[in-house]
Amino acid sequence: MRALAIAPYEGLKELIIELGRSQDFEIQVEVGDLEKGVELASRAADQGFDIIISRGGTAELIQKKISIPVIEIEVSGYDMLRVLTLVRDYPGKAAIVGFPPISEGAATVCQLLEIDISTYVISKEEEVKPTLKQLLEAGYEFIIGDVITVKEAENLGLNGVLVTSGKESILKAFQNAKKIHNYFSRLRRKLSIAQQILQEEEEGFVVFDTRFNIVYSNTFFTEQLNKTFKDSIIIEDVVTEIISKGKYTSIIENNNIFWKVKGTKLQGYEISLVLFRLQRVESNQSRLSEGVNIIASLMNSSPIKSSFIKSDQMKMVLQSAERYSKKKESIWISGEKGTGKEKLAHYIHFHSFKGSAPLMTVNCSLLTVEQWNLLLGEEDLLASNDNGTVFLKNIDSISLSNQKELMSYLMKNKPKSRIIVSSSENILTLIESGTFLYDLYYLLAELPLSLPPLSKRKEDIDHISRIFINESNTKYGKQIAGIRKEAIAELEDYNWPGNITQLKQVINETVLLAIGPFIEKEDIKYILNTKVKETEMAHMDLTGTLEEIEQRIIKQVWLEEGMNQTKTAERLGINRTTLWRKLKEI
Ligand SMILES: Nc1ncnc2c1ncn2[C@@H]1O[C@H](COP(=O)(O)OP(=O)(O)OP(=O)(O)O)[C@@H](O)[C@H]1O
Repeated sequence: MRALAIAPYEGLKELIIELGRSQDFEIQVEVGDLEKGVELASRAADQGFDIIISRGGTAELIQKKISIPVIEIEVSGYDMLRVLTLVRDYPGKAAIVGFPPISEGAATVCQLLEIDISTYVISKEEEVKPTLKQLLEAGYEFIIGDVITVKEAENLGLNGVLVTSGKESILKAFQNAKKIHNYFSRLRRKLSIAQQILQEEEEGFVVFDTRFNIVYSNTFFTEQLNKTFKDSIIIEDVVTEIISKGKYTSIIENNNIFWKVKGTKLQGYEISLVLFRLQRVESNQSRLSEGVNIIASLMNSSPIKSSFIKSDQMKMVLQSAERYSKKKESIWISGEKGTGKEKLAHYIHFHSFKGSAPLMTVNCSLLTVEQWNLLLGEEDLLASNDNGTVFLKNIDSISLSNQKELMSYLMKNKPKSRIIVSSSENILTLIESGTFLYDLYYLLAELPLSLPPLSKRKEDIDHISRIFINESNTKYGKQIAGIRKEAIAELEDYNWPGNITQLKQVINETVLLAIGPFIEKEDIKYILNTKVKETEMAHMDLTGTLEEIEQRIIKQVWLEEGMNQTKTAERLGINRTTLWRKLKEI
């Protein structure tokens, strides 16, 4: 053990050195009172000292400012006895002024020995001067006390008598120092073992205090996970939530690797601490990231701009979505392909009480059997984002056996995360035909939302197109300043079987092709008549007889023209009677 003694007065230094010679530890002694003492002590840890020994106010100050243990040389009964014996025969009035260890000890000794010396207790350094001034005015001449009191008394012209520490007090401090050192050594050893174990782990550990500062983290966390963690969750919100509720689970992603995050409150410290443990999700067999996507809470980059929505139908959907976002029940979003179901799921998540944790999207139509097993089986991923949202996209595309598995999983595990699902097929038809489980639908569709096709919300085409122009400008470095009214009318005239996804594609193409600063009606017409037709043709179902294919084409054009027979006949180059006859056959 190496000890540094900070002696508030010169004489103490000599005594410590003398007594230290016969000790089995190394001791170095410096002289320094109060702030000077703290300054000397602050370098102790760097110089390899294990413990500090000091006295009175200086010891107290050092203890507050540095982290290595500080042992106090206490004022003993012998010390008091010695000084009182010395002053009892002094001519003139004497008083004892000091902090409780000195003043209380003195009072007891005075009482026992029937010495008539008054005692004044002070609790703060600032009280010393006024107390001494009062005593001076009251005719006192001698002041007995600690270093601070004596110095101050002498400054005021009084006679100061220092209560010095005797041999016994110093030897007792040495003994205490050894005991404390042994205790700390054992503790440090345990701590270093625990730390080494944590450092070896390929898992992240991080501890935050209530002011959201990191008080501990292992190397693995610092080097590999710190950034993703901070980008993925809102630490302030999550730490506050854990302190009030106790537990937290969510999932984050870093370079296609998923990490389960578990947060717990640590008990037994003077301030609340929150521990996060980050465990890797093992997915050797398959690349989970192909079907599962994690969106961090801080990445809500392109939310639905609700002020851009003009159609009453869509406004009502958004109002319900906002209301639902505050509830715990599962939400089922239905709507044709490309109507914005995923966008709406994001909107709900970021408006909800679960918004401080990530949004985990599982695209059911992309999942392989192994990935499905990973989600519900070994890794139990669906239940690992309890504080966030799980979005099961295209739920209508999962097989009956997977539906059954999901159903029993949900019944058994009851995940606490918010669940949102989306489907584009008419689910009631699927239930009727026996390809979708009635029970699963009712379990997940506690709060249903239905998105209208774009053809039923044409008022929104204008504003949404402008959002897409802006996006395409950024993407391709173009400077399109706007879109002509006539061009918008052209867009509104179209039927949009591919909904918003298709509108986005059309705007994208138009922006790429446009030459002038504005998108003109002709630009839109050209794209709609060529590109769109091409892709529609490419996706056309050519099975069946010629008659059946013809029927499908007629129906498609008729729908695209808003069931207007004159326009349909014109486009197909047939007369209205023929069209009417053919439509009747469909
Ligand atoms: N209100 C909106 N404002 C701007 N862009 C939107 C809006 N709604 C949807 N989009 C965009 O339209 C496209 C389709 O949206 P989304 O993927 O949410 O639809 P979906 O119904 O989930 O599609 P699918 O059924 O094909 O999976 C996306 O590129 C999305 O960003």
